[in-house]
Amino acid sequence: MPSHCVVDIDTAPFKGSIKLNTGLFIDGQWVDPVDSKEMIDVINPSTGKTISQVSLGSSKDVNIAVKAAKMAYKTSWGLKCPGATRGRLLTRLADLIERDIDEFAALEALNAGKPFHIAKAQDMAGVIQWIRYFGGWADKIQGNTIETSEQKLAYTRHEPYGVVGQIIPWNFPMLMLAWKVGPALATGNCIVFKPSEMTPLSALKFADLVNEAGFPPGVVNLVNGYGTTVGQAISEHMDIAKVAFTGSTLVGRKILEASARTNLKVVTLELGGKSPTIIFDDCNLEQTVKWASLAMYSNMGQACVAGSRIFVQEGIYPQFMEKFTAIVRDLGRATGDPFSSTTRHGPQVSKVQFDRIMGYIESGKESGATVHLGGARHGTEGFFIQPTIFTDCTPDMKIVKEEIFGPVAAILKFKTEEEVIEAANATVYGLSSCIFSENISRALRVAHAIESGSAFVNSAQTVESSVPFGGFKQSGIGREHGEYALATYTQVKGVHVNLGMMI
Ligand SMILES: NC(=O)C1=CN([C@@H]2O[C@H](COP(=O)(O)OP(=O)(O)OC[C@H]3O[C@@H](n4cnc5c(N)ncnc54)[C@H](O)[C@@H]3O)[C@@H](O)[C@H]2O)C=CC1
Ligand code: BAL
Repeated sequence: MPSHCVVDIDTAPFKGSIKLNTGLFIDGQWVDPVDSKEMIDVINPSTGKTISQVSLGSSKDVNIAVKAAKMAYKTSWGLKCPGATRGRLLTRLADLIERDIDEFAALEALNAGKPFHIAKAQDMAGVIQWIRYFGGWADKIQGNTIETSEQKLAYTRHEPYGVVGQIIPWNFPMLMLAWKVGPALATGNCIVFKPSEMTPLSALKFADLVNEAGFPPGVVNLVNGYGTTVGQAISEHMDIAKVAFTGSTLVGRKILEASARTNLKVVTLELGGKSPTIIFDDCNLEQTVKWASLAMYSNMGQACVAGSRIFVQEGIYPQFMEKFTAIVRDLGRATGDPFSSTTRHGPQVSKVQFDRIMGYIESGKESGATVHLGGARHGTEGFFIQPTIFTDCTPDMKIVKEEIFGPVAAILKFKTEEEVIEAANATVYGLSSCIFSENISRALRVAHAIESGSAFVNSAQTVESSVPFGGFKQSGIGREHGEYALATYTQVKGVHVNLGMMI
């Protein structure tokens, strides 16, 4: 029998034992990797200690999973399965996730360090919403008829790709999975997905619910493993027609290269960011400081949309700094055990990420920026970092140019609208932006001028399942969410029907 583990959690918001299969989920069954007994330790970032171990797959396991997915696509899914049935299954899956929401939130808290109440109210609520939303689309995938001549009927069909690969990151293990699985299944594709090797636990539970919901075997397959083995095998596979990836720009490039080297599979990428938060003198300051803090520090700064360059107009700078500092100091006081109801700031996901962020903090200090708040680890165990604010930042500093992916804000002062637009756009990234001004004409003018795939006016990070999300510039290719996501999981066929043309 393939391996499994029992995760015991005894905390105020969650008490219980969660049984997880720790093998690979292929063709509707839990199996061991074909030729490796190697396991990977799954770490609790709050303590640095091992929670359990999961199996490590290889390219051979990816091959088996793709075969199962191809067979399912031909026999029981894709064009063989009515959209209404796909929608019903997705809706049932969402219901099951909702039934087990506490278990999922507990696994996200334990394995990813998210505060339990936030994992439940935001991450998992989002997962359920996204899967339901795409369940609703499944029987509404439509083409068009196109006027040509009386003697011809021309129309389009939006057909699935067949087998798609999905490579999931660790910052939102379940939410990023839902963003990808929802539209892929709604449009009739079969999936081979790889969770992050750092945060696989919630995905293991998810796979069990796929079976319980009644999806035909092979429609959803999970292969745990490292990026350089399983991730690369997915990217290079000749029978995978599309890959969706969220993660670093470095790996995004590798996936594109793998596609170019192999079968020219379609690649959608959701990559890094260095998003600007722009605060004008005429903002609603009380609201703005709260949104700016959320934009920067939610999920411990481990968000691709993190508003990590905060541009403040000079007239409001002192008042902004006073209130913003107070809010971030409060967040610092709410740092700690993800299972405590008062915690709002947990650990970074791993020792590697912790070290990387501390390296950026050192670089900020060395380059002449001032640590206005934080700037050090929190506590003595686990991977906690204090919410940090740097002032006296200049555009050439690494902390201003590079994605830190941690709780580290760089504050920059500006004078004019023209100046801030130019400075905000001076980055290779273009994922998101936040603009704060009570002058709506100005706010919209700036939102339109910033080179980013999303712009939030007087708010931050309020993504919606129905509104497209993705990057300009080096922040990505393609869009997730809404009808735009359906387009990235279907290929359009033009059908020409002769109604009387003679030759
Ligand atoms: N856009 C986002 O939401 C995310 C951005 N990042 C950025 O990336 C930085 C580094 O984090 P990492 O964990 O190293 O990210 P990563 O890009 O290496 O990891 C993301 C996923 O890609 C997989 N992967 C790694 N190498 C691969 C390869 N050669 N082929 C296919 N898949 C591969 C990983 O196993 C994981 O599932 C972070 O500091 C952050 O700046 C990381 C995670 C999410
Ligand atoms: N990667 C999409 C969600 C986020 O990181 O903000």
